Amino acid sequence: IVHIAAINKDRTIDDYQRIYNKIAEKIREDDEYDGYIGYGPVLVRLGWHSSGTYNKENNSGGSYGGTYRFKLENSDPSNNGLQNAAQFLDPIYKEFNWISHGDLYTLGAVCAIQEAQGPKIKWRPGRVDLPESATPENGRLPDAVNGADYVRKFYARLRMNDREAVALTGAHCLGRTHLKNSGFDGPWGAASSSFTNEFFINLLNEQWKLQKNAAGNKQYDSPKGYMMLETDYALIQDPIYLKIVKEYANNEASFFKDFASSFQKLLENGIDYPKGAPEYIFKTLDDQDM
Ligand code: HEM
Ligand SMILES: NC(=O)CCn1cnc2ccccc21
Repeated sequence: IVHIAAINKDRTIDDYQRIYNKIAEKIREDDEYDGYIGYGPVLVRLGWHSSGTYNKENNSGGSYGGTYRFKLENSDPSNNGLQNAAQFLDPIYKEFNWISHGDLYTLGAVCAIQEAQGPKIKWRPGRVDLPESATPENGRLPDAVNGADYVRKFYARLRMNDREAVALTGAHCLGRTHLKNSGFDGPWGAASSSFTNEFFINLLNEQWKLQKNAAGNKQYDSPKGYMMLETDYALIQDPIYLKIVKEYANNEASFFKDFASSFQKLLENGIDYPKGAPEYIFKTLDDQDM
């Protein structure tokens, strides 16, 4: 399967910065969502899940076709809760319906990370809406109850190496787990809406106890009320991952640099960009004194 980015010469960075600003202003405005965590984290998860269906074996899935908009994909149990992100983006799509769904889902995630004081993420437009028939089957997104071998194998399908896998998991500094969405219980207190290397610091510094939660699923809990999934905890069980976790816990700049490149790669998996395709770095609202 080949997906070639469609370059729309009529659209400039100003057009996309306008959409970015609309999303960023709405994140600021709708601040009460999920106990005042806000919409940032769930927008990041939508961008990641719309990209995480990619399979390098046949270049299928991924963000290009915007197939999350179809029932088969948005009703995948792995996507429980992402309806909130889709509803958040609905009015923005109505106002700017010249953008493709794939570009909107990924732009929303880039905006959410940057507005959470995370790194600048390079973003390239050109995804084209594909028909419902192009929707990937359920089951391509990762399960949380697994160890390091599973994590390594899963990320390999997305063409991610060990550093990229650890860096990407660092996005779990944002938001929380919700029993009703995934069957994992998240702490109200520890959930954050700022993008930092805290996930790695917590992993190393907290005492973790494997317990069954109210839904009977295993997760790691700490005395401070933090939690980790088994796939999170795997990053300090595996000696190779552990070394990278320590690096990122001690060097936020290194984490930011690797996250920025890995997240762009995740969002662009499966897409061929023609030579000279435009690549944008959006200004945050703060950068624009807004
Ligand atoms: C082995 C890989 C991964 C597994 C098993 C996993 C699993 C999960 C689970 C179970 C939740 C809770 C969902 C809910 O209950 O609402 C979650 C939340 C989240 N995940 Fe992951 N995840 C993985 C990788 C990633 C990656 C690569 C990113 C982004 C780069 C990411 C970003 C997020 C964010 C931001 C949230 C919070 C969402 C919210 O607060 O609504 N995750 N993840
Ligand atoms: N600070 C916390 O205990 C929550 C951090 N955290 C750990 N694993 C996660 C998975 C998803 C969202 C937040 C997560």
